[in-house]
Amino acid sequence: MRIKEIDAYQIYDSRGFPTIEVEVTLENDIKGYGLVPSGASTGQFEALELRDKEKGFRGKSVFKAIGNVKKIIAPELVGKSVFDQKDLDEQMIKLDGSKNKSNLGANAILGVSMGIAKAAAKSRQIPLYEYLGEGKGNLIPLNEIQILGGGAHAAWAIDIQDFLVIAIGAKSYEETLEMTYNIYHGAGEVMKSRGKCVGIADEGGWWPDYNNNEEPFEVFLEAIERAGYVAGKDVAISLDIASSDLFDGEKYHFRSENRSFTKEQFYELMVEWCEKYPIISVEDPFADTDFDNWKRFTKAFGTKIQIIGDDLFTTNIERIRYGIEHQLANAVLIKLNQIGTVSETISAIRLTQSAGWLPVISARSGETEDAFISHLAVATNAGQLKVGSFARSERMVKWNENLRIQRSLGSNARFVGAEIYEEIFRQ
Ligand SMILES: O=C(O)[C@@H](CO)OP(=O)(O)O
Ligand SMILES: [Mg+2]
Repeated sequence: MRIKEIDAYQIYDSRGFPTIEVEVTLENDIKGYGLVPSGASTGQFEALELRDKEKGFRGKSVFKAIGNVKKIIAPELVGKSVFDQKDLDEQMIKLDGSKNKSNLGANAILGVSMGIAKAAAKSRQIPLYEYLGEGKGNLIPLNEIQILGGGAHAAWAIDIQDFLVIAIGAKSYEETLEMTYNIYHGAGEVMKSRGKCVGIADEGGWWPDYNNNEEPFEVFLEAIERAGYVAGKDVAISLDIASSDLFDGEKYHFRSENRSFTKEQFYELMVEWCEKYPIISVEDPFADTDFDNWKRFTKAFGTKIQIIGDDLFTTNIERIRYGIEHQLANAVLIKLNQIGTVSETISAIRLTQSAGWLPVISARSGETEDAFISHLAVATNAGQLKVGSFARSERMVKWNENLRIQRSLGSNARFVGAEIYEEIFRQ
């Protein structure tokens, strides 16, 4: 089935900022849409998101990238088979010609790439997860859900970006949602009753008003207990420190506490927290250039805690390969727009899995109403999904989509929950 037309236009993301929607129309008039997300705490090694910096008050519109879809990408891809995802992605990479997709924009390329995948699945009349996974994906992911937001997502109210929960005791996907909703609302009540909740952060977690980065742990533990769960057994804490944002090349800084740390001191703080609290997973505990700390931390905790590289790897195959060779972590955060095509994203997931590491499929802080990543998680049997909180529709659409995927898989659906960690912990 051939591509008949590729169109693009500006839509708006969950933060109310412009982004791209691409419409791919096939010769049978079936359409697939690619809606592009956008990060706030972006890694320096990410593919480039093209924005019209000089245009308008905020310089965030994406008309240049839209023009690139219409004038450069569309003429090249129209007439080609929609089922050749890898070839089509490679053609766009070639057309761009840069290392980080800075000529056409990763947002332009990704919109087309996602639109192609969706049109292809629709044309075959199969669900997207089945198309992307070539029929081999059936694992419903364990959720990583944000309760409190900080860092770049909450105007630096606190410095740690994400305090999340993982329902490690859940026996089913439904149960993860049930447990999370109890804890999410419980944490909100605890914070409000103490006058510590200012509102809702970018990803829907509570926006805290604390003077230090450790107070949220107490709220967590209280909310877990209030909901009738045992911390460390039923539910565990997961953190995204997003520490590239805290590092100036020499020291780490907690702005909300007016406190600085040497690399050694920050390492010790991470160790202290991991020993003191029921933490199952830590993302970006160190900056994307602080390889020594990554290595040392993985050596010490790599068989007890999931250690995820986000800014460290930026879904980039070469960086992931380097990380595997040097044992810098044991898991990789996977974001489509960090690399810019669907097929490169799937290759990054496969590489991660082939090393015995865990991929965690992730949304961005600026999201859309699309649930592509829910399908991607199931398609690749990734086992984990991170989508921000539990209280905004652009997040819920992803959690809810997994319920539908599970129904559509019927008795073929699998859920292994926290058993997924055995993969890294037995090594
Ligand atoms: O750091 C992250 O993992 C993501 C999602 O929480 O944030 P952003 O999209 O802003 O990079
Ligand atoms: Mg992160």
